[in-house]
Amino acid sequence: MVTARAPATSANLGSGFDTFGVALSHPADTVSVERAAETTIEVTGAGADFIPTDPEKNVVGAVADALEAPAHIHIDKGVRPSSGLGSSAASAAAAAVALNELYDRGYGRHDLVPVAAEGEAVVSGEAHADNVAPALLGGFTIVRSDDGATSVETNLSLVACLPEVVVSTRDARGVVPDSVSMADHVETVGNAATLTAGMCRSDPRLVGRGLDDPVVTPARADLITGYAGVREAALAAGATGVTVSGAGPSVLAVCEPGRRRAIASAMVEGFADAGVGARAYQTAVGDGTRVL
Ligand SMILES: Nc1ncnc2c1ncn2[C@@H]1O[C@H](COP(=O)(O)OP(=O)(O)O)[C@@H](O)[C@H]1O
Ligand SMILES: N[C@@H](CCOP(=O)(O)O)C(=O)O
Repeated sequence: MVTARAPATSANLGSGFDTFGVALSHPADTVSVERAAETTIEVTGAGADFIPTDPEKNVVGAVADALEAPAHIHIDKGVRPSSGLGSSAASAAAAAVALNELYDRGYGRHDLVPVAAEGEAVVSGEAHADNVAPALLGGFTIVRSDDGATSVETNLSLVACLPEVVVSTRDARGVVPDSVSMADHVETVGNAATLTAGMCRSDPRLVGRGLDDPVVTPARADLITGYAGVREAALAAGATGVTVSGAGPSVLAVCEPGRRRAIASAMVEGFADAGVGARAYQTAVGDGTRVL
């Protein structure tokens, strides 16, 4: 048996739609695999009742197919599904690493990015890699359709606040505008470049400024009850920037070390003011998938 732990991730980071992502130090999924004649799946943990065990419908089934590595796969969910925290990607990344080792396939981490992305296609309709890349590689990652993924180590404090509402990635992709104005394009490039410089310098002020996004985030914020109040509360508590995590409903705040506790409380209270229960993870940019 081989067991791997893969972290939650936060994709987009505002200005990097379908491009940027970070690995979170926690929460995480744990996946154990054993050789079998055909793939079977068992799921326990957070939101397990909402996750299919049919290999055609679970991301790990697609990963096992892509690696030609049939197995009994046990997924212990630490990352709630439809959270905006890369729940499906955590399972896909952990399964890719564990099956690669179980069957001695010899793929490197970068080779496994498109393999794990095949799993994402099962749930969102597209093999987007902005969650599986940071889940596999760790740190801050940039994915390009023609060029794989680039990863940068960074040291950054984060709060991810998960409300008790569900936003499916598939639905949230439906509200993304088809086109952008030149003014919004110029602003987005400036923000994305600022964010990248901030990641390279582990500078929460630059990263926070670079989270701003005039295009995708405003459209998606409407899907998250209480978003505007939660954002204001986090900024008032010291966050250097706030955005929707992935496709939502989680909200991500960047901050200086030492501010996480106050920001986490403010965000949970912000959701409570809108009548929505929530929990906050005081977390940080962390490592990628590891074999346990
Ligand atoms: N192993 C898995 N882990 C989590 N969700 C899965 C898995 N396999 C299939 N799914 C389905 O994927 C959807 C959640 O994925 P997604 O919307 O990408 O979540 P997140 O926003 O946390 O990344 C749910 O419909 C869930 O049933
Ligand atoms: N780029 C994708 C990221 C989805 O992330 P998830 O964690 O919500 O699955 C998108 O924005 O659709």
